[in-house]
Amino acid sequence: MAEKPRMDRPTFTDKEALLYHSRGRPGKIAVVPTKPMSTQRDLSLAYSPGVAAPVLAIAENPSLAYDYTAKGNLVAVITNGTAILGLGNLGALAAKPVMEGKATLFKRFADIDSIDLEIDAQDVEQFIAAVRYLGPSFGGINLEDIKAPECFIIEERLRELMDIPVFHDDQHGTAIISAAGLINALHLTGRDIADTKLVCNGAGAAGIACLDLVKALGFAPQNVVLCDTKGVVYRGRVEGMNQWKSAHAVDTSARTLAEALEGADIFFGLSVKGALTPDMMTTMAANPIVFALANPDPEITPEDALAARPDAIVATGRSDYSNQINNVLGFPYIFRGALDVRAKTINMEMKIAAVHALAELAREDVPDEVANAYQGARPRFGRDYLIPAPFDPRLVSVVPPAVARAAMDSGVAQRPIVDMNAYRAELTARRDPVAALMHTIYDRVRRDPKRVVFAEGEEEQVIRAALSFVAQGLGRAILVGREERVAQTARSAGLELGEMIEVHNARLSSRNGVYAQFLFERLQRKGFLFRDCQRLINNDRNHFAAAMVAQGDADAMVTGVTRNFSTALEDVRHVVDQKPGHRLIGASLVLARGRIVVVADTAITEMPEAGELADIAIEAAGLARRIGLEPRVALLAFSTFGYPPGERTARVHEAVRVLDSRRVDFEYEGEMGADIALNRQAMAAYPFARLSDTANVLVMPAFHSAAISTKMVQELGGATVLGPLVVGLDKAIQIVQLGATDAEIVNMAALAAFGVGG
Ligand SMILES: NC(=O)C1=CN([C@@H]2O[C@H](COP(=O)(O)OP(=O)(O)OC[C@H]3O[C@@H](n4cnc5c(N)ncnc54)[C@H](OP(=O)(O)O)[C@@H]3O)[C@@H](O)[C@H]2O)C=CC1
Ligand SMILES: CC(=O)C(=O)O
Ligand SMILES: [Mg+2]
Repeated sequence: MAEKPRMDRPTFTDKEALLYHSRGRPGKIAVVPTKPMSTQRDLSLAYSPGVAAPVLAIAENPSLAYDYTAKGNLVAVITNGTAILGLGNLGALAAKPVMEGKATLFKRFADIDSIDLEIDAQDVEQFIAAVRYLGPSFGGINLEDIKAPECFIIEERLRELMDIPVFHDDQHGTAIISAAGLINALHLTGRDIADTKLVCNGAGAAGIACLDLVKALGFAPQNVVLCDTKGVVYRGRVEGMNQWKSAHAVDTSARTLAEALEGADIFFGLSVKGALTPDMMTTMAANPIVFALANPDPEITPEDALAARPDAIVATGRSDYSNQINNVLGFPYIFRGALDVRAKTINMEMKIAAVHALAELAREDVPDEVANAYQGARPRFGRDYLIPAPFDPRLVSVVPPAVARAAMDSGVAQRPIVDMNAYRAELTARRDPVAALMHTIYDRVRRDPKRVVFAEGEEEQVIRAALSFVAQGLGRAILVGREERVAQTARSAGLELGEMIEVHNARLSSRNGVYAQFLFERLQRKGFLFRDCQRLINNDRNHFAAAMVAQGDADAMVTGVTRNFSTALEDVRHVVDQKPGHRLIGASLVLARGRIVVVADTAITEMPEAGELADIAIEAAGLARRIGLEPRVALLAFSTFGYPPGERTARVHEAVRVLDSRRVDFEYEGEMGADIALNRQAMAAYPFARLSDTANVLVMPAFHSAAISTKMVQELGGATVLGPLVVGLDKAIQIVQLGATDAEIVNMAALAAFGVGG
């Protein structure tokens, strides 16, 4: 018999889940050293005797622990396993897969190192005693899956006893995400928070904290009803009560969940699988909001909920349905913000800041880069997209700054952030090495905005890119295309073209005649008649757009989405020459392990001769300087300084001599292997080599080796490759890769506007 998938959705089986955990090294985490440990010297530095120096420094000044140890970026995920998800009290050991999972999520989403600690102590005092002395090891404590009411006492006491943030994620993380989703659901259904009625099923860690937070946000206490295994928590009830439930008790005649739900607007489920039946939903108000958040299986499945009430907005805690309301959207980013300002605690102000940051992010347009995280389906704010999805890469640059700012404003930040923009850029860089470089380039373009023509203006991703270009303050955008087509594509994508976007129809343009004449003057001796030139301007957007730039009607151009690189370049070359005294090359920027390396020629000259290689080196060095690198050029070959010899190598060797004769103003060396060029230790074997450090510009012996190696590092090494960039053209024109995303097009437009090509 086939194994039954979990729930009714065939996403994975229990067997697959077990295999996932057991395959390779069992479990989900391992510890990775951050310092070299390969020589006797490394050993002496890392351990005895070298380690004594930081020991003594920290003993004298404890805050130096943040400089000399991993403390500042290390969070412990601690549990006793008394409320593992919605599975109940299964003990500390059984909780380990969940806690390893949380530790992994800290790393994956916010680059926080995390370790799970399962404490086999169900007694409150024993548990507190086991945790309270761990403060020196960590920057923060994430308590997890500890049942109520013990969790409230544990968290409160540990917050008093420890001088680092202590945060019970099932309480506050859940409350923050639920509240963000709720704000958006209220917004969509046009409800006023002051008179909306909410019923919460589950009066444990998550339920109580959610109610505390929604009341802090404006829900009226009499409109909020709490239920648990005994039914409604009404005023005067004695059975199964505690002080935390009492705080939310209301005067009501309702005694069961079904009764409480009559006329209610919202159901919050923080209890167990199946606690809400379709029948109970029938009496809820119009457009009911149902957050069935029990894990792993919700109080009601979205299928059943929508069958009972097609007008419902439904969310669960699961990743295999839309609207995943799960604290994974919160804890990585809340801790990131808190750690980065060395917050003493995580207070209500920080939580509310996270709520609003998350709610607002869901209402923003979703760029391509993010759409990829949603497996291609571009979500738009609405009933099925109330809240960002966990893989939304914007989260890390949006939520931590909001949390950090709130910590600073509420006086709990011990190391305030001085430059919030730089902090945001740093966060963005954590997720994407391209981002840091692009941040600088965007900044420069913003200071000197440009008019950029997007040649393929009828394509949806190009329209998105143009809008994003304008929205980011980079300048004006010109879309080349038929007005009605552009408008129709924009409309069906839900995009609004603003005033900063011009649409130019090549055929109807008043400049059409001027461009055709200009082109004719260039091409008349190359076999083109006037009417050929007229046709090229009328019908070919690359020719028209390039003519706009050539004639000064635009500052820069970007193309390539619908045509391959060489065809697009050929079109452009009909209209624009190379810069006098320069060579046209293709150069790619390879970003990996914190390094940026320029690789050339990745697009134009197939098998360069020595003089041509020297030209390529000069152009590539110029590009490096423009993006802020002091060039150290390595001319690469399969051999290093003459060994082993070969005809191809001789050409590279000769190129170095040519550079010698040209007295260039940058460091260069060759011929050498890529390992020598990029590895300091390997280069040390050649003490006569004239590079002061590892190379940041690699001149490849031929086009094919350049193209192959950049693609290989991208696929095998996880490097990010930007380009090829066109370097050495007389005008600012760049060509993206076929089918580029809107984010890639904006990057290229910004690079063109910045003048990366020289
Ligand atoms: N989506 C998300 O991000 C998150 C979801 N959760 C989910 O919320 C649930 C509760 O977690 P947590 O608060 O940590 O656990 P707790 O053990 O602290 O609390 C559980 C609560 O649920 C109540 N309960 C249990 N069964 C029922 C039932 N049939 N009807 C009504 N109430 C019931 C209990 O009632 P009583 O007090 O009477 O025992 C108790 O109040 C879990 O399913 C968990 O997975 C939690 C955190 C995050
Ligand atoms: C998501 C989570 O923390 C829970 O269900 O307990
Ligand atoms: Mg939990």
